Amino acid sequence: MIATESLSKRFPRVTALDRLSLDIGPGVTGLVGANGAGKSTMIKILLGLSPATEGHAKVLGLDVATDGPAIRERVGYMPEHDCLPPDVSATEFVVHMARMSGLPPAAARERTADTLRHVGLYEERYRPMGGYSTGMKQRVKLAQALVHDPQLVLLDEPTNGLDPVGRDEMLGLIRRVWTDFGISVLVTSHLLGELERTCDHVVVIDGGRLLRSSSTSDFTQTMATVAVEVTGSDTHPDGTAALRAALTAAGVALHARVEEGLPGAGHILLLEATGEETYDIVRDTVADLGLGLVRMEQRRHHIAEVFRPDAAADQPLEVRSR
Ligand SMILES: Nc1ncnc2c1ncn2[C@@H]1O[C@H](COP(=O)(O)OP(=O)(O)OP(=O)(O)O)[C@@H](O)[C@H]1O
Repeated sequence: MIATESLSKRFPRVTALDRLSLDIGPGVTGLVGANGAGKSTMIKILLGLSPATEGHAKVLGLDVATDGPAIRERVGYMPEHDCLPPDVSATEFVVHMARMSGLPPAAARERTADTLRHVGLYEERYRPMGGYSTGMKQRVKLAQALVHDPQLVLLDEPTNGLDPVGRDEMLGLIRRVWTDFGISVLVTSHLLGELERTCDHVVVIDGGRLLRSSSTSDFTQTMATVAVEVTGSDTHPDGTAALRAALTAAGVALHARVEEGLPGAGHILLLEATGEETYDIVRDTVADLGLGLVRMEQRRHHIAEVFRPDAAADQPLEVRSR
């Protein structure tokens, strides 16, 4: 889908991308980096909107230096910043974008209705967008990226400004762009944790340089910390201690430290998941002991962990806690 070779972008005072070589296949790929890491610059180069200073890049086999218009016909783009005209409705806007992409009027209207339904905008789609919430605006931006049925969409920080519920909904929609429609996705974020659940592959950049590019399962296998909280039972009044003993016996790696649960409740155990089977072991062990499972959640990783993998290994408790 995307291949870059020694791709660089140098501004007079800043190197935004520094010899980045990547090979991104079909599916959902996350491009993760702190603010200023070079994510938006990369997207603009891939769309053929901004020339690279050095190196090469191909999108869908097309050269970004010479085939920009052909790339933009086949690729959808969701920009990071608010760019919606306030006085037109979502329907009018998305039809306009579909027409700009070359769809005839009837097809543009039909595709607009389908796409707005897909992103979860119903009656509101006839209202001026100036009155929309951030979540609704993000959905319109996603819809206009999809309306011409592209092979690939580039989504720049689609969860920006959303509350946790809105973020989860947006991530679900993004996942379905691939699973339901077969459209590949490159999505940027500054949070590795949120992309882990959505992406098949994650690319991490820092200061324009490639830090890591690997499948999400590789990330989670090496870096998944899971928090588990249980209630006690008559047989096991200290449920946390009973669970710790049983999980240790089952070979699960537990952190020595525990976190405090809610007032009056027990402690929260932290453990390292090596794969899906760890979750099954925890669930079965809790059931076997007759304890109540209050929570079992994967801890969000901050991008800093990837910047300092050695530190993360040495001090998992500090670096990995939320
Ligand atoms: N047109 C420009 N002129 C000069 N410097 C630029 C320009 N565009 C981007 N930069 C710089 O290049 C670096 C990378 O910027 P970029 O916008 O790609 O980062 P980002 O990872 O997308 O971060 P953010 O999410 O904050 O936009 C930053 O230091 C930025 O200041």
